[in-house]
Amino acid sequence: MSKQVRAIVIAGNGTNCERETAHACRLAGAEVVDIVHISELLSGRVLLQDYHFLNLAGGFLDGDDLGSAKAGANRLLHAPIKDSEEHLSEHLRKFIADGKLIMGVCNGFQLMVKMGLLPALEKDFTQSVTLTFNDNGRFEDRWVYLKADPESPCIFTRGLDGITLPVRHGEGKLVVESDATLEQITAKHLGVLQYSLPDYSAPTQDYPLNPNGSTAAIAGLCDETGRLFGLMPHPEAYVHRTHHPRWTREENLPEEGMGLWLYQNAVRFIRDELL
Ligand SMILES: NC(=O)CC[C@H](N)C(=O)O
Repeated sequence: MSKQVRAIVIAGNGTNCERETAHACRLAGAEVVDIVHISELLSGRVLLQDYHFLNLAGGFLDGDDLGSAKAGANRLLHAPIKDSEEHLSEHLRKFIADGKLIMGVCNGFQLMVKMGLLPALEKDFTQSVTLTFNDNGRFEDRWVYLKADPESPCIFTRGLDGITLPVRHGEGKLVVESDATLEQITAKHLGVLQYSLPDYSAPTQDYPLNPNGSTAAIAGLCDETGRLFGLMPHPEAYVHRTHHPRWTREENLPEEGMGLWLYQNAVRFIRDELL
């Protein structure tokens, strides 16, 4: 493989953010960015191993039937690859073992959680948390403030303190299986992004700053390696200053959108560690 950062964005079955996600990957410097329908992976025509950075984008997989991303999770975990003895999950396992990166945004985060890819406290696709209906029972479409944990192993949030991003979801409330699960998440600094006060000083359970009532105000999770990461807010929707709702009024907004920083960290890691 040549010295190019290669990103893949999966589309199909109700995903609707694949183009913005691909655009963010390109802006961040990835040289190859392919939008691939899930059926191309299941047919074996496209191989995960040809990429460094797997993007699971937002949307409404299977119309959120059975709970958001639940059917999609079963598809990815159990579907065989056409005319072969292999399953897509084996390709995914190898992709992770090779030290590559996965980012799931919103529906993609729900997919990762329901596949057991996050927070991955047990190895091998065991689900320990879920994302379910917002406390107020409504779809929430608003901007939120997010506090990043500086002690987290997360590669994507390296160097970040606080960022602001939009959310748009009906099922964003993180619920954990047990107190022990939350203790592990906290001890290992896996709850890397939390809904916070506007000055990023502290996490909050208060609506609307916390739009869904998520446990411990968690908005994003990583695994212990920091290479698998998912979040409810949409970083691909803030990749330029003008995406911010107050860009004409607020001084000191960075020229780049804050969401782009997550993608730039991913590309930097791939160049430093994987090429
Ligand atoms: N923007 C999204 O990806 C939405 C995710 C999911 N369909 C929900 O409403 O919770």
